[in-house]
Amino acid sequence: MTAFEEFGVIPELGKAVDDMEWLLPTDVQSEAIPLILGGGDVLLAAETGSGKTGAFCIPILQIVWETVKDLQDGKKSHHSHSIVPFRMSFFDRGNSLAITPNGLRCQSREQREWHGCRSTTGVKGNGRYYFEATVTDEGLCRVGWATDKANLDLGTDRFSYGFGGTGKKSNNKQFDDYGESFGINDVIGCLLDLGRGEISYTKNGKNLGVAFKINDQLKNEAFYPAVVLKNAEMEFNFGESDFKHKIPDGYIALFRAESTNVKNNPNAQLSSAEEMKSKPNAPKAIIIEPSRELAEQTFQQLEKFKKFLKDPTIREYLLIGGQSSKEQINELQKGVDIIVATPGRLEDLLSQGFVLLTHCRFFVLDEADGLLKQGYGGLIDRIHKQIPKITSDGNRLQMIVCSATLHDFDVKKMAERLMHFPTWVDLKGEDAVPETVHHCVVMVDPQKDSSWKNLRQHVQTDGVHVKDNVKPGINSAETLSEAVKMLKGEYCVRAIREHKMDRAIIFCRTKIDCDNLENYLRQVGGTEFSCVCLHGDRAPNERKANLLKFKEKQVKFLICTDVAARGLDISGLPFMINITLPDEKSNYVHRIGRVGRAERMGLAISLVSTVPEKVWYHGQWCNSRGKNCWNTNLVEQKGCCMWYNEPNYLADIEEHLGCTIQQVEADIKVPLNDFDGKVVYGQKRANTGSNYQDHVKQLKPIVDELADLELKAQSIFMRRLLL
Ligand SMILES: Nc1ncnc2c1ncn2[C@@H]1O[C@H](COP(=O)(O)OP(=O)(O)OP(=O)(O)O)[C@@H](O)[C@H]1O
Repeated sequence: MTAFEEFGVIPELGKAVDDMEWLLPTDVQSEAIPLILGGGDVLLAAETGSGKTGAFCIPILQIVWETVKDLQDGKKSHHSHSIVPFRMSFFDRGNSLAITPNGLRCQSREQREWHGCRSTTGVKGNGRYYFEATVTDEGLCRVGWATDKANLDLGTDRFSYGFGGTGKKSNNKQFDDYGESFGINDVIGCLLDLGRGEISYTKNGKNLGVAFKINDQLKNEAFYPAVVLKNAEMEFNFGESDFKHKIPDGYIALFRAESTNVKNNPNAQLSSAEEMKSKPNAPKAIIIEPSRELAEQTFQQLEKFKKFLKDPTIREYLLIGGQSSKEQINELQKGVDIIVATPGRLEDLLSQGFVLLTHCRFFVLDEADGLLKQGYGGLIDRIHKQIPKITSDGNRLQMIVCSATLHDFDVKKMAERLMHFPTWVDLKGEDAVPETVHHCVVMVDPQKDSSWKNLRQHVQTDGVHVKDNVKPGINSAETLSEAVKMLKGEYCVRAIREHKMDRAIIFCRTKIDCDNLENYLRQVGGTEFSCVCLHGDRAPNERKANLLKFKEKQVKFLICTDVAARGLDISGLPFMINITLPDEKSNYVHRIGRVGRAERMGLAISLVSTVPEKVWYHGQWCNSRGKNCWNTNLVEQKGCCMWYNEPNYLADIEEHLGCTIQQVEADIKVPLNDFDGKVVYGQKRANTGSNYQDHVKQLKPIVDELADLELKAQSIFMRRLLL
């Protein structure tokens, strides 16, 4: 048995994971996999590189595969209940009401709205019928009888009659005192006398008297057991098993009704086999990723995990922008089980009906805080609203939300709004940097370091100061700002040389900064500094090719904007450089988390200007959003520039992480002693696991005591046996 199988993972997936040399689940995986397999909503808040992708992909694949397999094998178990007499119907119910597979227990966790349900079959004629409903979880509930014309909110129109926990009976929205209130563990007997046209109730065996005279116009109608719940749960017994209380004289169990008097609920029969068989373009899981690269990466992981999932095979599909939607629509029509998508294209195809949500039972938001910050909150709400909360085979929608920086107000609000009693898998309780990442800052001070005054060549700057009179000798804020830009190019080269970096990811603030640095590194180092860019202005194919070149070590450096900050997994990457700190503090954690993944060590160096730096800031007011925009006025003057105060950003990041980030000198020598002296960046820590002997010493007295206690317990037990 593989280690993953011990957590409930099926052998087909366990073997695939084993083949990837994942011998043990990571901490987040061992917590999350059983939770997701068990049907829960989960918030995964573990640090970068801790294996969150596997933590949700593996259980989702498992459940989707099992669902598709059941359908293929003809195990339409849930479906068949829709034609089994006297079950609560999976189809004639409100969309937030869950029903157990045996069709005998209903639950709604919706706090604000009522959700109701009717049974698969009802009775007509002149007989007298009885069933019991027990409150199994406190909340608001009403139970009784309804015709098939009634709405599901029992007792609010003239076609249904209900008795509620607050001690009120209701028909046609008229609520009157009746009997007494009831709550958890109370058993309500529901009596229907069709001959006399009367409905009565019992509570724990006590008859509460006639509640309703059935309206004459409904005399020839069939009546169905019905319930409506608000954050409550009820269990039903139609007479298939023993009743808790004696059936009142003259009544029979509903289940024993003469077949000629039993009528199928027409609303429940909508559930034809056709409905169970999902349309080809109705996936069972939707995973949303904030960037194309990340969507592609998650998609590739799914492909690896599903390697041994045969008969049926799982059809995953990558739905991202920058590709022909016509082709995507054709592919979706061929059939899809899991969609990995970027938000824009997904919404496009959803709104045109090319992706159906009818059978979706997993809704995953990877890098959820990032999605919200990019303004996709509304879209997430809209999609969530369209997904049925219970699938047609009776399973509840599961929502999984993931990020290394989930401790964010908006995420918590969203979880409250959309998730169903979610469990936090949160090993640290706050946003944290993995121990495998060494991170430090280098202050770039153009007043102390005047080398910029005599540079023979330097990185092309972003042009915000073209209209300013900046040159050595003019001691203005603009000159210092320009100086910082030049110095940062030099410090970057120095960092590369000092640490003999042969692989690093370098983050710049803007696309133009990326392009300029790319040119400069080529100019300074030629093939020694081979590099490529990844940012939003590069064509999709170039982005893809560049990332591949970097992953396959054909080039040494990947220069990118924050599009690559989150999630990208480049195995064994030893170094990253921040040319400028990110505008968004949570992105610091994500950027530096590109190194120090999967237990390998990594070094992250951030260059921080001591003086204000004027930078581009193209907001919504900028027509071209930066393309060929040369408006160097400040935002306050309707321009596209701002003064960037990096020490403030640094302070924000430090406050967020609750630590002071180590500063190193301008020579960028990182004193290894401050860490543990044995680090080779890009490799696993050399000295892990070597101190087990100390552990043994520490644990010995406790283990001895335990052994002693065990012995005593066993002796007592043996003595008792002999007595
Ligand atoms: N159980 C495991 N054993 C060994 N390696 C693993 C295991 N789980 C994940 N990995 C590896 O760890 C790396 C990081 O995993 P993953 O990309 O899922 O991290 P993450 O938590 O999503 O990080 P981020 O927050 O940056 O997105 C990947 O290279 C993955 O292959």
